Amino acid sequence: MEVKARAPGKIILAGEHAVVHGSTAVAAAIDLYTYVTLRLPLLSDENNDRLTLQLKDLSLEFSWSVSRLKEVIPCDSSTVSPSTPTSSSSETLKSIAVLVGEQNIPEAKIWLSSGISTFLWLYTSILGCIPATVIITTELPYGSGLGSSAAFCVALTAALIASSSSDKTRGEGWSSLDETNLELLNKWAFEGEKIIHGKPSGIDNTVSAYGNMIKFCSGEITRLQSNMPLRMLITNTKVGRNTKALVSGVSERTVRHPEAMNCVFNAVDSISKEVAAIIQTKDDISVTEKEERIKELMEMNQGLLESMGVSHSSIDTVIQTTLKHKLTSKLTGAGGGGCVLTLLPTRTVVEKVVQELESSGFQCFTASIGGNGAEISF
Ligand SMILES: Nc1ncnc2c1ncn2[C@@H]1O[C@H](COP(=O)(O)OP(=O)(O)OP(=O)(O)O)[C@@H](O)[C@H]1O
Ligand SMILES: C[C@@](O)(CCO)CC(=O)[O-]
Ligand SMILES: [Mg+2]
Repeated sequence: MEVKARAPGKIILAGEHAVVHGSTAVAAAIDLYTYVTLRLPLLSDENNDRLTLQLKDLSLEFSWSVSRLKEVIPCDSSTVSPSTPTSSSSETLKSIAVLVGEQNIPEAKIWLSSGISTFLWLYTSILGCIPATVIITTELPYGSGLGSSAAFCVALTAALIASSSSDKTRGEGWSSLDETNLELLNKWAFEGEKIIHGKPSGIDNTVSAYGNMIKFCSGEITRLQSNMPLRMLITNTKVGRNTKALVSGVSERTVRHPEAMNCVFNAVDSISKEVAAIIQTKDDISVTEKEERIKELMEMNQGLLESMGVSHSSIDTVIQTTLKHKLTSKLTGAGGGGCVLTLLPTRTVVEKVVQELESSGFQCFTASIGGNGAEISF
């Protein structure tokens, strides 16, 4: 039996980091996906007793015998509960770390450890210790602010849930999951994100699961209906960073300066709400006026992200370069490097600014905003 799933990456238009502390944020799915193929062997296939994970883009393969998994991870009916998402215990994560450690991950790719631990945890919690081959490919840059971790958790969970569903209607191409399974998938993916991010807000897995554009505050999701064209240039600074460390840095600053940081988070909350309102408004305001307002709010949001300590000199370079072309930019996702968003007002000619950014060693691309969420295919 084979099932395929895919889940999109995302951009955060406003509110990253502050959303972890209860502020509103606005995010949209983009048309760059992580793909998962799950192959379960037939019962008659006696030779297959391994769980294998192939990360195709990185030409890496990890494999565990089912007996080794059973030795280390509790895999009985009390721990395998596909329809009731649970949090990973620290003992289970310690056991999983042993299994990951046995795989000799190349030192240069050691950042994959959290992803592989998450894979083992989601897989064994939803399907148990059974053999399979799981193949993963992605169009998203790893650890760059476009939600690679969430797309990975969502696509993997979608494939796992779909494989255990009784309704395996063969269809043409991709189809979405029903509301109940989407909700279930989103809960599991959030538990996976916890292993990678430490303390995620849940916005990344939610927008990856549901797609479109959302306003998100303390787990409450509002789907947004955009009433304006929204074009963004995405620039990858290629400076590596890790969301978990950046999120915990903001929390530490909040412990040191609670009052000041709460003012920052409140300001971000207002900015995100205003961004959402502008995108949705049907009032008689010209597109140019809407773009001007969003531009200013992005500039303010970037200033507040700087005061949280999550910007980076490479991000400043992108901001200064785009400013020379009268364009406004802000970091997106966790910052510290990673990707930067530049608003492209209607009729902007991007060639020159892209040329200048790429000559500084950055990578630019545009992505379609607000597309589909998680999908499966049999
Ligand atoms: N396709 C994948 N296969 C395996 N692991 C992955 C994959 N995609 C992401 N990961 C895991 O997620 C980690 C990156 O997550 P991180 O949250 O730091 O960045 P991001 O999700 O790309 O950015 P952001 O959280 O700011 O949107 C990687 O180090 C890896 O452990
Ligand atoms: C930095 C952060 O706000 C967004 C990462 O894309 C973390 C989170 O919300 O989980
Ligand atoms: Mg992430």
